[in-house]
Amino acid sequence: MKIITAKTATEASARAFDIVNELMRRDQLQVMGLATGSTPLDLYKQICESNLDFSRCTSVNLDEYVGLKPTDPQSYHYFMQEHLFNAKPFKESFFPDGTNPDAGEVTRKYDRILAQHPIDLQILGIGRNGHIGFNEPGTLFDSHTHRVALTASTINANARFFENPDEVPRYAYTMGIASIMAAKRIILLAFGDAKAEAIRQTVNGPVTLEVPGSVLQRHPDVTVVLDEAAAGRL
Ligand SMILES: O=P(O)(O)OC[C@H]1O[C@](O)(CO)[C@@H](O)[C@@H]1O
Repeated sequence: MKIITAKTATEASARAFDIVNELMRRDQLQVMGLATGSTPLDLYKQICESNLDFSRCTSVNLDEYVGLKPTDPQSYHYFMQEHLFNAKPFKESFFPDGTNPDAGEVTRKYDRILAQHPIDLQILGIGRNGHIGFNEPGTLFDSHTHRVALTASTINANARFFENPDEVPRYAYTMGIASIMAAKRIILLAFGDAKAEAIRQTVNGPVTLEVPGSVLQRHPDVTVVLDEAAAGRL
C-alpha cells in the first residue's frame, strides 16, 4: 500500500486528482469505479473543474439503495448526476438496478456488467467500522455483487433525508469485496478523525473479515490518500 498524507482533505483530494489525471493522460482509464458518500466530493469537484473528458469512458458505481428510482434525490444515481455526471458525462454509467427487488436478477446482471468492464481505477471511501461500499464487517472476501440489509445506524443516519421513516431504504445492492479487489488500481480516500481508527486497522492491522478495508493489504496497487486527521493513528 502506498500512503499519501496531506494537511487538508482538499489537498489530499488534489493528490488523488493527480493520479486520475495521469491515468487519463496515459489513456489508461477506460473504466472508473466510483464511490458515493461525503469523502469523494472534493475529488469530484476538482474533476468537474478540470479539462478532463470522460465521454469515452465507462463508470460503474459501488452501490445503490433498493427501492429508489434513479430520479429520487436520495438515490446514489442522483448523487452522481449532481456531483459528477452533469459536468462530466461518461459514455455509459452503470449502477445496480435499485428499482428491481429481485436481488438474484440484479446481482447476476451487475456481475456480468463488471466482467464486461474490468475496472482500471476504483475510488473508495471507508466507513468508521472499516466497511467499503456497503460491505459491512463479516462480509466474505470472495463476495460479488449482493444485497445487504442496512445496519440500524446507517438507516438512522439516512432517516434525516426522508419525510417519512417508512421511505428510508432498508437494503442496498453493493459490489462485493472480490468485485472491488478485481480493480487494477484502487485509491482509498479517508478524511477526519472519525476515520483514523478504521485507517489504522486497514493499513496496519491484521487482514480480517471484521475490518473489510484490511483486505486491501492483499491488493497489488492501492494508494491510500489521507488528510492529517485520518492519518493520525498510523
Ligand atoms: O464518505 P462517507 O460519507 O464517510 O461514507 C463512508 C462510506 O459509507 C458508504 O456511503 C456506505 O455507507 C460508502 O459508500 C462510503 O465509502
